[in-house]
Amino acid sequence: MRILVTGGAGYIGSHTCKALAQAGHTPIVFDNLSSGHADAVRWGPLYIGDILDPDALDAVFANYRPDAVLHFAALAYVGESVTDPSRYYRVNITGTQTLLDAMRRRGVTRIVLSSSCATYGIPTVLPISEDTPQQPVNPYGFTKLAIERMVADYERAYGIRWIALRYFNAAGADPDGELGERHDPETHAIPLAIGAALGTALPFSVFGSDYPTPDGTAVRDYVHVTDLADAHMRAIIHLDTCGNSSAFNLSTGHGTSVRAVVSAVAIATDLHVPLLYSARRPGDPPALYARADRAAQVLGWQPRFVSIVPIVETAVSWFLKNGERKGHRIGTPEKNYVGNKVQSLTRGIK
Ligand SMILES: O=c1ccn([C@@H]2O[C@H](COP(=O)(O)OP(=O)(O)O[C@H]3O[C@H](CO)[C@H](O)[C@H](O)[C@H]3O)[C@@H](O)[C@H]2O)c(=O)[nH]1
Repeated sequence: MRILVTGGAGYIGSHTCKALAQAGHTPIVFDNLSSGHADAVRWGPLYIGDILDPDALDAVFANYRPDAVLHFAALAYVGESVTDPSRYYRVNITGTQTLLDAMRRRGVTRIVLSSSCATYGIPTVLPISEDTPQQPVNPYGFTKLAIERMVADYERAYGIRWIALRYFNAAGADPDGELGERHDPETHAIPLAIGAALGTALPFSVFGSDYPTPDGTAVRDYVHVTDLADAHMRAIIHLDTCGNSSAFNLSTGHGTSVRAVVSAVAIATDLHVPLLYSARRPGDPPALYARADRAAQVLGWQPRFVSIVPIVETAVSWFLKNGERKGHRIGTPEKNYVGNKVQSLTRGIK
């Protein structure tokens, strides 16, 4: 199949393009490179365009005649969505609608969408299932819920079939070392903790140690990016074989605390992770982890990575291999900042 991949120069999109190409499909990347990287597009053509631009979308559909669409292009910082909701509503909701309307004009009827655990808000029951009420607590989560509703309406009215994949915390890097996580600015826990250990970033700030969780730090479900890529492949095949439209959690079922992430980084790097304890980050739920039974039953999907250390190890390999070349200076352990407020794992964390 020829698959149009919006946001294919980004973190999850690029890993998925590699998986598509390895399975014999042709990924056609459509990306405005606002946060993606042209050098991550290696498995098919790159068309530089914006999902808010109907002419650019018409051109890429006309030139490449894709059979289906994988839609990753979006803004995805929860905190930024609170301070600048306008951009989130425009890019995520209007952008998705512009894309769906372009599909209608070209008669393309299959789409796999990136949704999020953020659509659940703060769940009262854990683990989350797809039937858990979706009550987002920030604009980002609301935009993802809105696009799930939008595709369902487009299916009823226009026959566009869809799969919404609700990612939990995407993590890790291509085990072959060809791709990894490169955000600017970087806000995610694992790359920041690795940077702190390697001395390329400030000490790692633990956002909140007074949560009602076993060790007091927030719990998330970290799912490996290559497992997410595999789920997209399965979703496309499901739609191609006339499977029903549906939403699926993509998660491991395991909750991992921020402390456990820091421990995993210390193990994977064999370095101390300098720490600071700070206040909770506004909008962060205490715990999010989920069952992915529906993806197992319907798509036959099982994550290959289920524990945090091997996930972090792939990310560390990527950082060590690519830090210099990508402009992130790899420091030495001796250069790690050690100040009064900084604690390291070997001194124990409280
Ligand atoms: O410097 C940091 C960064 C993060 N955290 C903590 O680590 C956990 C994970 O944080 P990330 O920033 O790595 O990930 P998020 O859970 O905030 O974000 C993920 O889930 C969001 C939905 O909730 C969006 O989908 C987003 O794109 C996706 O990366 C959170 O408890 C956070 O408070 C820290 O303690 N210190």
